[in-house]
Amino acid sequence: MEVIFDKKKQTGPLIIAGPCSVETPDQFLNTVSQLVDQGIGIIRGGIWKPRTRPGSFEGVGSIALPWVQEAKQQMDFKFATEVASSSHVEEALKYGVDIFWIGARSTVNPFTVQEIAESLKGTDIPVMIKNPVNADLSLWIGALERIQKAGIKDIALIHRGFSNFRDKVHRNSPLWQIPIEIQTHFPELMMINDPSHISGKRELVSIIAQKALDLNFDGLMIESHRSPDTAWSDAEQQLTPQALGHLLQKLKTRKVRFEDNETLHQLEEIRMQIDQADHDLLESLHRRMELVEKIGQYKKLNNVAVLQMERWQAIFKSRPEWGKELNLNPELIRELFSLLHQESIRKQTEIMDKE
Ligand SMILES: O=C(O)C(=O)C[C@]1(C(=O)O)C=C[C@@H](O)C=C1
Repeated sequence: MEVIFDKKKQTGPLIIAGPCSVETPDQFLNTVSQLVDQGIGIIRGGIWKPRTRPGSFEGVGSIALPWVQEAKQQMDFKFATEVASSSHVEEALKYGVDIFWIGARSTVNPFTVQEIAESLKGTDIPVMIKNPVNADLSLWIGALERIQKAGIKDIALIHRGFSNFRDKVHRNSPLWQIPIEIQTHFPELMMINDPSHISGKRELVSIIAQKALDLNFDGLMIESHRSPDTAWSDAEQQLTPQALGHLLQKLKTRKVRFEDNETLHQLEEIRMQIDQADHDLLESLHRRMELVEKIGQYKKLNNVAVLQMERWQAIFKSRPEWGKELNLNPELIRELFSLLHQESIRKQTEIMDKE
């Protein structure tokens, strides 16, 4: 079987687009034909839709599989859908679905992922694994490992954002540091961004998509429907195929690295200066920790409590102000000093508790 998620062979971002849900034969056929005209080769479409609240549209189910099969006889595209159980896997395989994805509500549940993994054994179908709904890197890694253990090799990860309580901007908070971190563990896997689910509204899709490309993501999965406002699910975040085409044209792709020798040389110089600056920073930290230890000894000798609230409050107020004068983000300085203070307390408690 042709490998879909081959990072080494990829020249530009891999684009996957299609309706949130397959609704009717006509809606699917019409949307797909417009997308294929826009040059889209991989179509997404939900058939089974696990929804947060009951009563919302939960997908038309297996009756959509023959519609997809028929559309594939008329047009050249690969079809991807979400599977959430072994029966979904079996049925979708029977109808020649080309790519599966495991949704964010399944990735959180090792039982579900294991059930899907078992039913994938012996197949070589490409699988995409969405991040879990909650910001838990190990659950995402765990799901990936279960699918890998089932013998699946053609795998990509999808960043669709994380549930949140009060993020007013996004439907799902992007927390970009999480997809970046998982890539440090699995650099060979393609990372696909889903700006539709992160933004929740069509006006924001291009901004998130551009940010993903700026961060060197390998692909985008974007929801597109022939008439988004009448869509049976996710109406606010879908784009018409034309709007999608326009968005893709406007996106700027970035090069992975510098190519020009002169710039490369300058980059090397600056990176050496950064190495030196980091070294100085670590030496300052070392000096700070030695002083903290010294105070720890005095506290032990004089039987004084580790936490000194007044002093800590003064530090917590003054350091962001000092930072601001140096053009440093006060939020960064607050976080940094919070971490440093935790470490001081840990170290001094260790000194106190030592016999
Ligand atoms: O000033 C102290 O008493 C310290 O031990 C140093 C320090 C710090 O890290 O700066 C550590 C713990 C205290 O709560 C306050 C400040």
